[in-house]
Amino acid sequence: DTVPAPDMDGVVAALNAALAEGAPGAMARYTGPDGVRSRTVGVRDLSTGAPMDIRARFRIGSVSKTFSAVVLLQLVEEGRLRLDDPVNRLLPGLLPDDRVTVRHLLTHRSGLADYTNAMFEHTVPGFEAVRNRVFSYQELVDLSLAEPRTTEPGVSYAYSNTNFVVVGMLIEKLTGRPVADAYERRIIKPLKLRGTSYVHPDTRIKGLHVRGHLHPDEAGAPLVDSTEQTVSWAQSAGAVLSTPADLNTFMSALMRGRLLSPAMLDAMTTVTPTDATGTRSYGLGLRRYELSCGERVFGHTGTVQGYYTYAFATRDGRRSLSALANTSNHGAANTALGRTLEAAFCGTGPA
Ligand SMILES: CC1(C)S[C@@H]2[C@H](NC(=O)CCCC[C@H](NC(=O)C[NH3+])C(=O)[O-])C(=O)N2[C@H]1C(=O)[O-]
Repeated sequence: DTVPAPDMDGVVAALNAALAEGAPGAMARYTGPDGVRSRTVGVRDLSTGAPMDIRARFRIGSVSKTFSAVVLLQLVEEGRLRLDDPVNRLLPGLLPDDRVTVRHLLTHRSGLADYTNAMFEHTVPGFEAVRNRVFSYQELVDLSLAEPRTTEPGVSYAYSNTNFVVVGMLIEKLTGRPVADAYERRIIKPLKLRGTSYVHPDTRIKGLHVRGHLHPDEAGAPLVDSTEQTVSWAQSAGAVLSTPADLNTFMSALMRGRLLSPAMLDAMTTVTPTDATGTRSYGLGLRRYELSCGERVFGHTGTVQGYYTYAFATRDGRRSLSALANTSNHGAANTALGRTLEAAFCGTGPA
């Protein structure tokens, strides 16, 4: 069956709108039945003026949560744990509430507070205070538990990085290995994601990469180069490095059933609305966006200092789009970048 051709003029317009909102550069890669289309605008490095490059690696932020969810769901399929197991049965004594389950973590319904709200209340000082720090998972969980729960377990959706820090703890407890090994063995190698890696706590992005440029809170203040950081404040919730091509491969392979069984993929893509309009929903470590043309795309977004990312695919995996702007803490740039989804998946403009 035919699919609408991507409106690549619309994609470029969205990328340019992100630049107009202060991103030094932006790029998008569309993969569909009739091939790949890439567009880049602006620069990947503000200081050298090096142009944005579709091959370049960058920090994907919370798109990492979908990598972590895939690994944990594979462990569920292998019988190592069950979605409705209490977390405390697997990690005795970790949480103050035995009712919090693995499913609550993956659906952001655990009630565990997100420690990054306080950590990054003041954007640049908060970032500078942690950019070279190495946290243990336990330290991050302790930061969360120092704050009140946001909901009774299972009652409502409240996005929290803490959930996917605990997912990382579960992966390491069950496999006896660092999460890096699980990403490598279960996702990166099988899918040949040559531009994807998990290097925590190394602060460098090796090879051709995009530099991140963080907007300070003070209007008009110069951008802060935020490229080098440990991302130890996020780890399994946000520290993966990747490229547009690899993210399209990953999200398409996921939707095509190459990583999870059909039943588990159905569970992962079974969503509950997260906004009043019902166009934004969340499943198991996976967002679903319902676009104006009725197309429903699955994937994740990412916000890490200096980098906005969108990585989505259609449910059949036949079409995917990844988009990156190398700034953050500037919502208008993020909203502009997000318009690449409508152009790519609904557009009927010139292909
Ligand atoms: C839910 C989100 C948006 S936040 C969550 C995670 N990113 C973070 O938790 C980092 C938050 C601070 C980032 C920083 N902002 C500030 O410091 C503001 N004071 C900036 O913009 O660079 C990620 O990635 N997720 C996004 C997601 O899933 O889309």
